[in-house]
Amino acid sequence: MPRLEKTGKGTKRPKLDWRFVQRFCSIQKVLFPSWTSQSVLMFGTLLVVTLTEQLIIYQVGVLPSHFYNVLADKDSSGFRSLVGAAMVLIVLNSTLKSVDQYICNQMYVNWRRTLTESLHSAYFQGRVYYTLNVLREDIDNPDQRISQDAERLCKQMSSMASRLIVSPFTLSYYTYQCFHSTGWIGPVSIFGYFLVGTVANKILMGPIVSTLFEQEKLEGDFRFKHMQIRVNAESAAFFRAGKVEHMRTDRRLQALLQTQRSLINKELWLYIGVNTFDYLGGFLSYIIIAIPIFSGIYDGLSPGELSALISKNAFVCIYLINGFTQLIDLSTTLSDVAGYTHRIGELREVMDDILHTQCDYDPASGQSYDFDSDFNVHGGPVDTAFVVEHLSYKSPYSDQLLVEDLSLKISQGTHLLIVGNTGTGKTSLLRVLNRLWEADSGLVQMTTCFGPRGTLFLPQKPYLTDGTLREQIIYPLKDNYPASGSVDDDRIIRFLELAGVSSLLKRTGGLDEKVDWNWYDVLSPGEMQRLCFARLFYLQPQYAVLDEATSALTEEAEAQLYRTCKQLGMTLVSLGHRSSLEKYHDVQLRLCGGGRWELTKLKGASRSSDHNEEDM
Ligand SMILES: Nc1ncnc2c1ncn2[C@@H]1O[C@H](COP(=O)(O)OP(=O)(O)OP(=O)(O)O)[C@@H](O)[C@H]1O
Repeated sequence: MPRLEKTGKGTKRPKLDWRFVQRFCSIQKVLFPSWTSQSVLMFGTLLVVTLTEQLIIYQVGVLPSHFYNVLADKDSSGFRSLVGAAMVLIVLNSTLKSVDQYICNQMYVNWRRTLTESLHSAYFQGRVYYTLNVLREDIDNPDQRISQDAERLCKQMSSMASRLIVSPFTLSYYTYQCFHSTGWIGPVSIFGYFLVGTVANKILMGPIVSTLFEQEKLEGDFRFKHMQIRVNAESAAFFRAGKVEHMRTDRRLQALLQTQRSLINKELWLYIGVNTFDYLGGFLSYIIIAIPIFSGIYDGLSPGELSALISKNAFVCIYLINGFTQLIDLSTTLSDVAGYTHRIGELREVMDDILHTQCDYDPASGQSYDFDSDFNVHGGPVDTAFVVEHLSYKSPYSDQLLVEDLSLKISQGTHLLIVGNTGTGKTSLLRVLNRLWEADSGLVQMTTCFGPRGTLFLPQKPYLTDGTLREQIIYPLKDNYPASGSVDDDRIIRFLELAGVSSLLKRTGGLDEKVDWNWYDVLSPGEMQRLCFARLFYLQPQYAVLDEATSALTEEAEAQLYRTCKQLGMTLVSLGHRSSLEKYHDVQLRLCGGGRWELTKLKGASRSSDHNEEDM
């Protein structure tokens, strides 16, 4: 098995750099997939609304001067019509502002849906979710990234949207106005000032991006700790582990809070920078006008003309500066966006990498297959489930072979028992057969389909999904199989009885009653194992691979369940430590550790020598 590189240590600290731009653009491609997409339409509507809003704001801005005029002239009819116009403008303005906010919120939900669905489709493709959570150590908390970071990224982007979208228009308009009344000196000085402000803010934002990235990681760790306690509450309580868990959970909280404090400290400098930029901007217009005054260009003007010129210049310069300071004010939001962009971008890249490197192809035919499909059938004998030839495999991050040069066939009617000491690689063999792990060398061919009509695996930890009793039984099918209404109900009830868990029907109140409990909390380990057998009886695969599936049950219960499996025509591949299992199997594969194995015929059959292929 190729060793997975821990790329985490080698990766650079997330910054506001070219990598951020690349990741941001690739996320934008997801959010705006085409010119006719919903997001583009919403963005277009937002642009129209914000531009109209700007026009109205301008009209509202000049209202006071009109009021001065009509009041000074004691013009009552002018005053009445002005009040009417003011009311209309105010209603329009507040409506447009609310519509602007409304579109931003809709865009946020739309972006969140698009981004999360895109992450989901990569995450649940093939075995990416398994590799990401179990085998890759270079990426922290994928769940946190998908559920929280994606949400926050969309929220922050939507809060920036309306200010960003309108700025090119307002900036161009006021640059023109500024140039018109001050000549080149106004716009050039303001652009220069903005450039200095941007560089200063970029320097101040740098450490914030990486600290925010770290904070989100610790946030995920903290949440995971609470989830761990929630899932294992009973085991922890048996250990009277309240104090130790309290200490460990507090430790994670402290690490998180320390990083949050450090983030706030770094943000202080950014706030100082942003506020200084805002207030200095207020004076900039006077500095711009001071240059020609002190250089003697306006020496010919009277004091009255000069003050009119100053007031006119100050007005347009302040509008232009205001446009820029609004952009600079977005620095704090932008640093958040950068942090979240790096976290989502990194997740997308790792998932892409997994998808590209996973060898989802059949080594025999060289053809690719769909990991999730029921029909991953590749040519082979019809009465055989697996053909294994010269197989060697090891666990991830280990150089030691668990099994070396194993050859066997798993054929219909020949039940196989796999035994061996702890950690010798029994479950790992199932992982290799199920293609969760790649083999180091050799050939593994699955010659039946995966699922009800082929091979089904019952993992060591019973897996119970959320949902009704029927959904537990038919898992991993989404719908009844075969869809046959009440006949199916009768089958399910019969199999619940055969598995010894018909009492669950009474507890749940029926097959389709929604339950508000967590199945793991209310079922005993034995009940969980029996429920998994009821699932197996219902799905009736040709081959059932059982990993210590009866370890929590008595030998009598085990006998009953194995008998039923055989009556239903299943060929069994079992893993287990109990000698009582031998009588249900024909052949035994013993893993001896250090790569060695031996294959033995049970029921008095003669023992074959080490490393001998045996056709079963
Ligand atoms: N995800 C993993 N990453 C790294 N090592 C692993 C991983 N899963 C299993 N291993 C290691 O691989 C070895 C074989 O594990 P495996 O689960 O196959 O043991 P087993 O023979 O089934 O043991 P048991 O009888 O306890 O179930 C063990 O040393 C285990 O620690």
